[in-house]
Amino acid sequence: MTVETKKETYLNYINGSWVGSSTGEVKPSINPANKDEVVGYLQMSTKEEVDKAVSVAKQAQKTWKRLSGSERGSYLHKAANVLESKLEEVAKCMTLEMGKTLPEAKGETARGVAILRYYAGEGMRKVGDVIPSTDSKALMFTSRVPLGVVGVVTPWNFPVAIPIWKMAPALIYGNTVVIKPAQETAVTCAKVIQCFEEAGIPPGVVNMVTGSGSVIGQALTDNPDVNGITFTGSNEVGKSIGQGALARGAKYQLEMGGKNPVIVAADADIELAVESTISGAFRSTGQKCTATSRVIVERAIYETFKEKLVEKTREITIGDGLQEGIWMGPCANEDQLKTVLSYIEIGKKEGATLLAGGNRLKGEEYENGFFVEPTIFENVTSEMTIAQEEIFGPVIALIQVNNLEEALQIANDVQFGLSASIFTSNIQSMLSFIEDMEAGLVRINSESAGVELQAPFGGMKQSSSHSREQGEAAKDFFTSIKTVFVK
Ligand SMILES: NC(=O)C1=CN([C@@H]2O[C@H](COP(=O)(O)OP(=O)(O)OC[C@H]3O[C@@H](n4cnc5c(N)ncnc54)[C@H](O)[C@@H]3O)[C@@H](O)[C@H]2O)C=CC1
Ligand SMILES: O=C(O)CCC(=O)C(=O)O
Repeated sequence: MTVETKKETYLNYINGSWVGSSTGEVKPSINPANKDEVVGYLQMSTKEEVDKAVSVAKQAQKTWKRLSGSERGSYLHKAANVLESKLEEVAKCMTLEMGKTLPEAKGETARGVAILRYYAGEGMRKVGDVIPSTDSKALMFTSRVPLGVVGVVTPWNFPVAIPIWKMAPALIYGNTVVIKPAQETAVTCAKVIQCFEEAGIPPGVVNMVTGSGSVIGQALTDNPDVNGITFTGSNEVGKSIGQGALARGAKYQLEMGGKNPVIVAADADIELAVESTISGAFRSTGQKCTATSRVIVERAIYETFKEKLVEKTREITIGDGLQEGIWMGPCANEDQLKTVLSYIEIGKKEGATLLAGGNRLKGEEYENGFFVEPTIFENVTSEMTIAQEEIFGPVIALIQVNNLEEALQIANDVQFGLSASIFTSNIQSMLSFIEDMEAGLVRINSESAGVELQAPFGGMKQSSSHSREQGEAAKDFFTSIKTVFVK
């Protein structure tokens, strides 16, 4: 397939205008399937440019919050329609920038459209309750008010869905936004911002500033006029943003890592468990915070499950995600590839047995990209590094157990608690899992990845700041409750 690539320079979007950074410095966003291909150039901006964006967002919020919910919703509806009309273009750009396959990128872009429509509808839904007062002559009720300016710091693994699932609820509840996308996928983000522009969103309501995380993300964290900050990414950066926000009394929301287990019980539908493990672990090259990374299997079916898993894994086609017939693309960037390869080495050194994969792909079609084989280890024990740390790549650790009690104990034996699955046909096993699994998202007979936009999403333990995103839960972060007493 030939793909038209425009090596455009993309600007910051501040106060309704596309503007270059005063630094004059740009950095390329490159295609991880072919590192010689530049997708576009992005501004390396300054703290002052963030401060400018925050200041116009603060000004614009005064008018934006006065619009009715349905008026704000109509802008989101229009942005959804524009994004839908550009679905192919945006999805191709996503594949070019971070490598996920085109069908996955199209699915994600369609999800972005659906999220915008969902939150457009929120503008027409209730924002409070009437609560009986102990004073019979009084009316008491709650209402919700926006936070003000929201800083949005996003990763590269869902370049459309994550920015939209943070910006759309922020906007519908009357906040204005300054987004700092991951540099790897900032061209895709610029295309999303163009959709808001074409929808006629008033100047200053949505702003985008690109550049390095330590400059732009930090400036958003520190700016006293940023009233709330929402982040998805690594634990290290998330915690530093949370501490910065807490220190100055701003609200924050962090979605971070996972080390998500799948338990396969002796009474499981093995074919389903194999298919779902492969999809959960290897789709998007394992670069989802909800990806399956530990597979805990009851001894009675271990060998059968393992054989089928390895056989199906060997069928996976790897390559440029724009090509038809490719099931798994490259790692999103070179650092990510290095991280994955280093964890594979650690796994081998610590005594795990490599069953499949384990190598960077070689040969002409792969040499310019960040391709790694889908990898399966067995003889993994819970204390090994590959069973404890987030790898964020296509690597599975197989752990054999004697019973479900042991499986659950191992499943919970990590610092993370984002998502978890069990494959079983026994209702009691399902109920114990729902009750005892320490994860924000528990899934029965279904893969660990997969988030529905209308349902709360977030983790326990070190996976999040204990807040939830998406669905109605977003209201809790992007608004403050006011309790009103009228007499
Ligand atoms: N939970 C998730 O969905 C994701 C988790 N990760 C994890 O993080 C690891 C590293 O990936 P990275 O891209 O380096 O993630 P990261 O956490 O460094 O980047 C996420 C976002 O934070 C920004 N950022 C970086 N440093 C910052 C700072 N000091 N202050 C404010 N913002 C800052 C980045 O520019 C980006 O927009 C991955 O291997 C994976 O384990 C990465 C992406 C998404
Ligand atoms: O599984 C999904 O669809 C969402 C995963 C996610 O939020 C993430 O990887 O950051």
